[in-house]
Amino acid sequence: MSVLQDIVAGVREDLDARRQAVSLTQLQERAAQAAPPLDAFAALGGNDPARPDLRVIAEVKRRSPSKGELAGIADPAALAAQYRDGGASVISVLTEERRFGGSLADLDAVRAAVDIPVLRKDFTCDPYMIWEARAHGADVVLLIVAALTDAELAEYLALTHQLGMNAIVETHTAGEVARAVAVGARIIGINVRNLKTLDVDRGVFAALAPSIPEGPVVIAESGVRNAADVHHYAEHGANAILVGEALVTDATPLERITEFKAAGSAAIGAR
Ligand SMILES: O=C(O)c1ccccc1NCC(=O)[C@H](O)[C@H](O)COP(=O)(O)O
Repeated sequence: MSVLQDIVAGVREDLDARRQAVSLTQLQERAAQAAPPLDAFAALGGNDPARPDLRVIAEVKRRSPSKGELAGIADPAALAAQYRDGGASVISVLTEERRFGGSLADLDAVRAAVDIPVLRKDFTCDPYMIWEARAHGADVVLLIVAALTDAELAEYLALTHQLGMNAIVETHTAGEVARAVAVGARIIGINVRNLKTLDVDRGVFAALAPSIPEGPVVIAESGVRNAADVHHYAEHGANAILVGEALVTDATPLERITEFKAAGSAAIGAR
């Protein structure tokens, strides 16, 4: 069993428990009462054909299967506020509990703290999780192509759009990029971390990004350590980066985001 399959198996078990506590109908009622979703596609510069500057999706990430404990985040809301003040366009909240130590409580806290789009970052494997994201005020969900059939991907993306939300459709291979494009993804992530082996290969972004046609916002996910990595992703076509570890382990995440935005925007200007 790959790491990804193992994680998804745990997510399904936890999901069954939550479904016993809160029915889909109850979730749908809560989703109807939530504030309307914010437009993450626009926040990531999707409506500007020029896309001249690099956007940052800053992640609240407590633990990871590859690195173990990353940061004792006492106050996810305060961290998210720092991210926003540094110029992040979207806040990502990892809600998976077993391997990442996240929770829907973290999502609630961040949602209440910031007025920019919030991504519920999880291993979406059932429509229930998309309703759950909306009921908790998220604007964006993650759809990992490697974890879904084509039929599931199409169904989940359609539901996401029906709820007025956006999805980051995450890929790691040429075949997955082709599937993301074919399903009509408006935001495509290329994760340089192989979720089956946990290997990080930054070259994956440069290899795959050219195969994405004009239109979708293109995000480089994972492996950002410094401004040079950001420059590398941006010069090879990234409109945005998704950063977790480098921010949660930095004493001054606000300054780090400012630095990453400047490095990426300079690289875009020089393309
Ligand atoms: O981070 C992991 O170890 C991991 C393992 C298995 C599945 C997913 C994993 N991470 C999810 C992510 O994609 C990252 O949290 C995100 O891209 C940020 O990555 P980083 O900046 O390298 O922390």
